[in-house]
Amino acid sequence: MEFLLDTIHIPDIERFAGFLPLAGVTSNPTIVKKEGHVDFFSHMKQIRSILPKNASLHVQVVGHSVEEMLADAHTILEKIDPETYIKVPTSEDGLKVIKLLKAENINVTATAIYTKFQGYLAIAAGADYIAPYYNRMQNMNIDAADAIANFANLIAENNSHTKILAASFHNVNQVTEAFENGAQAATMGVDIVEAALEMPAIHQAVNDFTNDWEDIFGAGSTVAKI
Ligand SMILES: O=C[C@H](O)COP(=O)(O)O
Repeated sequence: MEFLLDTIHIPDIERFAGFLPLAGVTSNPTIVKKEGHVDFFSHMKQIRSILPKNASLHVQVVGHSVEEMLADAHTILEKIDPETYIKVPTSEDGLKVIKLLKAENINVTATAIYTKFQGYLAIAAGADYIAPYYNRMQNMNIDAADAIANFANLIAENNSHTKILAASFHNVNQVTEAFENGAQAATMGVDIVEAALEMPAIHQAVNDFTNDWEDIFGAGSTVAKI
């Protein structure tokens, strides 16, 4: 089970890397825009340096043609890290790019997946990860959980190496559903993790335990202090 962060905000990555079993960071041009006009490659290299060694970094191409996307991919690999996962939209041109990058043995994440058909094509093209857009699929009345379950079955039946990196989450229930239906990985905004861990019930339980302990051993006492 891989937990990734869908952000390039370095203070958040540093903070969440401290307590998450962080398996990587994903980005797209919209996420980059949120950060403002950063020095893109040095920013991404800095993220790479914060991440654990075996964690993955996923960076999206923006070219409009096969040639431009390939050039983007090679620039990303050269200027960030040759192990970077190149995110490629699962479109007609994108599928061409995926095939060509895989022929060069480059790590690829097929993104912008809304349908089973796109997912099946990306798996067949040899993508290392496929990124179904959970919340956006649900907004279009597409059953995201069912699509992920089908991707997982197809991957197992074909002994494919592709992993499902579910994305586009707007609540924690969507994340757990994605894992339960066979996603090996999920990328989420820090707001999702925060909301999940800031449940009032968790704080209430901890406060109750503290109060009961302090009733016996006194205010401010801990196990180490008694
Ligand atoms: O790169 C994919 C993102 O996870 C999409 O998320 P979003 O639907 O919140 O824009």
